[in-house]
Amino acid sequence: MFGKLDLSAIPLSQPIPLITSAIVILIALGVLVLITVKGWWPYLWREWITSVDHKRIGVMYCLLGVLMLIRGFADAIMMRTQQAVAINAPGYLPPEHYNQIFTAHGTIMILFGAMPLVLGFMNFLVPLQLGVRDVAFPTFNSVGFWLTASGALLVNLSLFIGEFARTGWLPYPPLSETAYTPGVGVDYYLWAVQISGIGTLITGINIVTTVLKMRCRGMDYLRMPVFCWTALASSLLIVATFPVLTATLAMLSLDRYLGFHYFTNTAGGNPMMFVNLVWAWGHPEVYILILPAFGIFSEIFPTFSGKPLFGYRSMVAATLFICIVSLLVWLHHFFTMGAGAAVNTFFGISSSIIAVGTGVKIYNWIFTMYGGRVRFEVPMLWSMGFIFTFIIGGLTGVLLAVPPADFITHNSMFLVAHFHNVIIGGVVFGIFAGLEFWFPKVFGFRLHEGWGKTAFWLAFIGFWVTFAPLYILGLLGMTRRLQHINFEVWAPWLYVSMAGVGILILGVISQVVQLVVSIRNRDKLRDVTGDPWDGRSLEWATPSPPPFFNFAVMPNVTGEEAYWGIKLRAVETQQLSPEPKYEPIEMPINSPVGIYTAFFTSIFGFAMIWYIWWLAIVALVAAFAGFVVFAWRDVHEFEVPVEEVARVDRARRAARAALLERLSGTRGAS
Ligand code: HEA
Ligand code: HEM
Ligand SMILES: [Cu+2]
Repeated sequence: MFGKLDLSAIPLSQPIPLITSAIVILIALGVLVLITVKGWWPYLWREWITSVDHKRIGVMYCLLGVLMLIRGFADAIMMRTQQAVAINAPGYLPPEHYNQIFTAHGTIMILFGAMPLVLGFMNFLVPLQLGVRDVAFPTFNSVGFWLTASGALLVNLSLFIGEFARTGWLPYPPLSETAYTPGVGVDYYLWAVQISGIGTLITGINIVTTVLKMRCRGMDYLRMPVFCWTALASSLLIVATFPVLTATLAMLSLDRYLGFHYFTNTAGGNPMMFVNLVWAWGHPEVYILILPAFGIFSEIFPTFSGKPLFGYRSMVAATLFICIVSLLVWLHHFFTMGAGAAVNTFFGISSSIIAVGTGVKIYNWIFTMYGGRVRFEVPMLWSMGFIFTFIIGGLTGVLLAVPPADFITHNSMFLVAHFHNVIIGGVVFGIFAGLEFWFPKVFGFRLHEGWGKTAFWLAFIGFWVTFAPLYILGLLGMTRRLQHINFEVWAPWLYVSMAGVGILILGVISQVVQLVVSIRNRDKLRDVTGDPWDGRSLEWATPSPPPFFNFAVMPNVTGEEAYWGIKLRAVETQQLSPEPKYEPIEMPINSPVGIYTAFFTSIFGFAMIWYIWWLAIVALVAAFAGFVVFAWRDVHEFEVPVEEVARVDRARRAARAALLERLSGTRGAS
């Protein structure tokens, strides 16, 4: 009846997962009770859960991402502590638990932390920056988000019921085959990643279509903000490579569930096929994350330097160059697995060439600051911290791309240091820069500056204290994924690294304090103009927060930096453009299709993991039927009356007039 599921799945004999589970369940119950007591359900259901508004979906993606970053950080603290106390001793984590932790940490951080944040930024920003009212497929967008949330739910469920994979964040066969990992851990991985992967693909399709088909009048390709270009490049990579991941995991599932032999040496299978296929997705995946982060920096540097971006066209070219070349380097992850000198040379050179595209970008950002009136506000601090940190992480990447050097550093702590260096210094710093920068746009008030700066400096210093020792450890011969350590010489560096995590914890706390302090002082920090940073792209032309229809009248763009042009003209002529003729607007209505489909795919995934076949069939049919029934609508739009459009836009114009006065006073028409 319940397949493999019985009471032994609950980790009663393991205090750490048991206590963590209890705490998480209590917090979750507390939140649910609070929402119920306060009577917030109807509001949440109407305005968020069933919303098809790209801004709301973007915010929910970011919320999911931040929660998962904290979850992944908890894993990181446990690993660093274990490696500092398990020197010639067993430490406090049994080996099989440690293996689950690094697997969960890697999977969660990349697929459920960084990915949702990046997708959230793309969702929120792309339509606003292109001057349109939503993405191409708003209802589908909601399905994409909820499928990602469904995957995240399954990964976290493995903490309470059963176990997670112990294979590393990419489950290489033969270890991941049933013969060597018989439990449900790998199955949790497979279904969680499979379901969320489909969600990601949906968002990728949506963004590509939006950018190609939905730009406002005058928004030519070469007038789009660089963020939109990076979102396009990243989404093209999603569309090209996520199906490869889906196919690869489906093949591994067939091996595990039906005894196929795709990746076993018996009966003609080949584990190297998995390694090739998974990296054909896995390598582009890290560029899917970094490209939008590059886009965020490309918005922030010009804004806080008071200058247009240096080399706009070379930035676009470099983005597309990185997008294409990143598809041709996957083999650098397994130089040591016997490809031969000629093949290794090809992939070594193609990997190093990426440094050229990245270098172009770095020089462009530096030249943007050069000669500008640089304002060292919080988003700018994260961006400058990024340049310093990322260059070093990138350069160690180029070292790894030299096959003979990689034979020494492969799978060592040097590698672990490299990728945290680029992921934290690039993607995570980019996310924090973006959160600080666009927070006032989303919520209508700024974040507290003092706490923001404190958080930045703690994160920056904490990062280096945690990860610089790992480079040294790598060169001293320490390999990755060690549950305990037998060499005393490594001990001092492991202690330093653990102290670094202590600093990072303070950084995370400062970030939380910043949020709380800002919410309490929101009236003082309120942004009434919609343009708190003196921005340059169209999202700053809307009020903060933007109305659900974004623009009362669709903008007409006449050059690069669309909003900067509008502002310049207004300051020069000392007046806003005359009031337009308002018309009613058609907007898509909300739909429960996303949450409904995801609810049943979660049950489906759970049933597959535990071999509860009848439930899997019922849930799959329900998910599909629900998707068809709810997505199939006769009426899918409603009309916003012209009075409402006019009322919202007149309020915006009044705030603009005040802004115009301020701008003319401070800098004339410069
Ligand atoms: C956001 C994520 C991200 C980014 C941006 C990068 C960027 C790069 N990575 Fe990294 N990498 C990872 C995430 C990332 N990597 C992960 C997660 C792994 C490990 C996965 C695992 O095994 O679990 C990994 C592993 C990895 C390997 C495998 C090593 C091994 O397993 O033994 C290699 C080898 O070639 C490599 C190379 C590179 C290179 C050449 C770049 C380049 O793109 C860097 C380019 C940037 C610069 C060089 C700096 C700026 C440039 C200049 C200032 C111009 C001047 C410089 C020169 C001319 C050199 N990476
Ligand atoms: C915030 C601070 C972080 C710390 C202290 C940290 C620490 C660690 C540690 C100790 C490991 C295991 C190293 C080993 O193999 O022995 C690890 C692995 C890993 N981390 Fe992090 N990490 C952090 C953030 C991140 C982030 C933000 C990401 C990605 C977005 C990430 C992605 C990964 C990946 C992919 C692995 C490899 C997992 C595997 O071996 O399968 N980490 N990290
Ligand atoms: Cu790679």
